Amino acid sequence: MSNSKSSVGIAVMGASGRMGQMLIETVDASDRAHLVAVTERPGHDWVGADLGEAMGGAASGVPVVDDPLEAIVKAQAVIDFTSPEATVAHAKLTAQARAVHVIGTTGLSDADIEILDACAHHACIVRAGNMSLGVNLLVRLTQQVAAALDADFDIEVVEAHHRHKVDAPSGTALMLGEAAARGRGLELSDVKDSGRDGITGARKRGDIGFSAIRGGDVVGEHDVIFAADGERIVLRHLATDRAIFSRGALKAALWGQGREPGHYSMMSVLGLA
Ligand SMILES: NC(=O)C1=CN([C@@H]2O[C@H](COP(=O)(O)OP(=O)(O)OC[C@H]3O[C@@H](n4cnc5c(N)ncnc54)[C@H](O)[C@@H]3O)[C@@H](O)[C@H]2O)C=CC1
Ligand SMILES: O=C(O)C1=N[C@H](C(=O)O)C[C@H](O)C1
Repeated sequence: MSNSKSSVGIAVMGASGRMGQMLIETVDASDRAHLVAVTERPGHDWVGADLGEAMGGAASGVPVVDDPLEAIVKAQAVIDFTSPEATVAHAKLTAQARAVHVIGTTGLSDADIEILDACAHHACIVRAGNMSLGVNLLVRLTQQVAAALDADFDIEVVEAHHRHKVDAPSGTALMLGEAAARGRGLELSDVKDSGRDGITGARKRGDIGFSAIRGGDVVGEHDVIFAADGERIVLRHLATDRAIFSRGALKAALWGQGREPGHYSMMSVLGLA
């Protein structure tokens, strides 16, 4: 853990979560950042405990708190992989504190995103449904392939995740679908077809379809299928380790330091914009 003058102080929201724990490990291993605060939701077992002890190790001196403001005022960057409701509440506070807010939370509604847009007038927000280099590159490739092919190629996005995931389609699947629509000069909302069940009728030409599989401990798998008569192109990303997401999030937190307020994506952070 680094704590030098140039090291960036990070608050991790949702410390006990799958991503929360991975983020804490990533920050601890970094020589460019250090952990200053962590939160959990009110009523969670970890609240009031020492973080190190709650994680089953030695005392770390960092208490788990349930007041987000208490954490945010200590931090230069806040990393947030929690729930839509919590993330929107946190954004109002990071905007006031002018802290960089890195948001990995998925399942945000259009209304939630409008609030984040407003908060981004005051602070730097970096938000992406997937923080990995591989997926962001796949987003770029998906747009290029979609632009090169006409609607004789049906586009389907298929994703698989662990049994605990609460939102569908995944944030990544939506990023890929948006990229495919963009490649065709369309808005995803005009061509999105998800949740097929029953007598759906034949597939509509030009639609972009979504299917979600949930089970076991799958970290995250995404296929973008371009299916025509006689041939198919499949672009695929397989995540096998959540560290790809936490490393991306930390990179975004560092990238955001001194950055103008705005609502940025990982494309900017990774130089793919
Ligand atoms: N953008 C990306 O690269 C990735 C995004 N995600 C997204 O991150 C989110 C979290 O995923 P997981 O870690 O798997 O879920 P999880 O359920 O394991 O963790 C969420 C944590 O947030 C905590 N939490 C909820 N409300 C809170 C509040 N008000 N204050 C503080 N903590 C609060 C929960 O108690 C829980 O510990 C999901 O939306 C998921 O889709 C997950 C992986 C990668
Ligand atoms: O919930 C998850 O686990 C993941 N969520 C993100 C998503 O919704 O795409 C990113 C990754 O696939 C893991």
